[in-house]
Amino acid sequence: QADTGSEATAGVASDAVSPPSGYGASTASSHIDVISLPRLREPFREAIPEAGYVFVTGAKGDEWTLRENRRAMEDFRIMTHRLTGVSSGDVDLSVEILGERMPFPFFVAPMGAHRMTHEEGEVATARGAGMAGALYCSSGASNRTLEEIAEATTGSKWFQLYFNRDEDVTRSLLRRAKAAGYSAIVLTADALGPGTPDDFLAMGMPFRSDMTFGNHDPAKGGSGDFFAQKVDLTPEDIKLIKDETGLPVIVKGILRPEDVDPIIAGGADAIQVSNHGGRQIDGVPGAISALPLVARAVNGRVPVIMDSGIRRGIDVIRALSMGADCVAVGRPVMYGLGLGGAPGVQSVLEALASELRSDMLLTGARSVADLDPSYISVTGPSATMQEG
Ligand SMILES: Cc1cc2nc3c(=O)[nH]c(=O)nc-3n(C[C@H](O)[C@H](O)[C@H](O)COP(=O)(O)O)c2cc1C
Ligand SMILES: CCCCCCC(=O)C(=O)O
Repeated sequence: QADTGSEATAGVASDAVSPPSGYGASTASSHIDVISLPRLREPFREAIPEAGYVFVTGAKGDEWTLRENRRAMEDFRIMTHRLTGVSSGDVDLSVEILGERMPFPFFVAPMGAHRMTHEEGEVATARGAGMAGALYCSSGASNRTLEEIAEATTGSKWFQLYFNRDEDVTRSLLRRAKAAGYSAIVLTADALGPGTPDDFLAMGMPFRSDMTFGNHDPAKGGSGDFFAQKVDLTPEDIKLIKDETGLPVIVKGILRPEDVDPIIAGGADAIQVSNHGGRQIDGVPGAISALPLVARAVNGRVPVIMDSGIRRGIDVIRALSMGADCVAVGRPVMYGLGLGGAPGVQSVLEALASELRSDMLLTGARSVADLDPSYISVTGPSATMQEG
């Protein structure tokens, strides 16, 4: 375990889970200066225990996919339009996905175990997302309960399901998510459990000793074992989610165009192109490289969401031009959480929105609906992939 025994109680918010373990997670609660999202990674390292930093920032195996998520962005060159008459007041970043109006075309990706970063856990992240007006996707591996998280955010919210082998547990999670006001269910299809970066394994998987999975806590209405995940998922499993909730279902973790038809036939209402930020299997392509192929297979039947590697306004433009309707942001939100708690999360999301706004202006696009493949020239390995 990473617990050092040092005291870390000062400044812990009143609704933080107690007692603090001495692990030393951040208790920060202030806005932060954001030059850019990638520049927050080093200060984040200073702000939280090394175990949390390694768990959040690391990825599977040699971390090739983690790096490729960023490198492949360079294969998508922005082809700017000039003298288009667009002014900053004209730029419209809003989108509507599955009935949710979003002020900008990105939201907070589902991520578990926020108490490895901040004492308040997901409650702070969700509050910060709401402060920025962003949709918060609550992870099935949250340390806080889905009800606590729902109460904390003032924005829209989706619930990410780790389908449990025990059907009663899965149904109970779904009923609770619906009752708490989540408006869509994200079925994660590409994960076996926690990310296991080599450096984290070498440290002995030092999760904090008082870490629990809030949604499975019997004292808080939960049941079952988070680790008892159903791995043999098929498109048939989408039906159970829809029958239990009546909510739209997003299937997350798709990279291969051939997977699209059976998943849509199974009832999916959206497809999320993702490689889980490189955390589950190494060697799969950068998510941005897979996006155009998957979007072509979807062919407008349902919305397409993309995540993994989004760090810049121009990355959002790349993804939206290549067929995504919106994107999700992962690790940088955790940087904001560690550095500033809820206001830090707000700072990160607003900084990305501001960068996107000026990038849109300089791209010559008035609204995200204007973005199409004509704004991109594809080169390098990603271009080779498109040729098949
Ligand atoms: C610390 C951490 C925990 C994560 N936990 C989950 C999770 O519980 N469920 C899930 O579907 N994805 C999870 N993810 C993956 C994210 O939803 C997302 O796919 C990924 O972070 C996107 O890549 P990015 O970090 O490069 O933006 C996690 C990612 C991180 C970094
Ligand atoms: C033991 C906590 C696991 C939380 C996150 C799971 C996941 O999807 C990932 O780490 O990646």
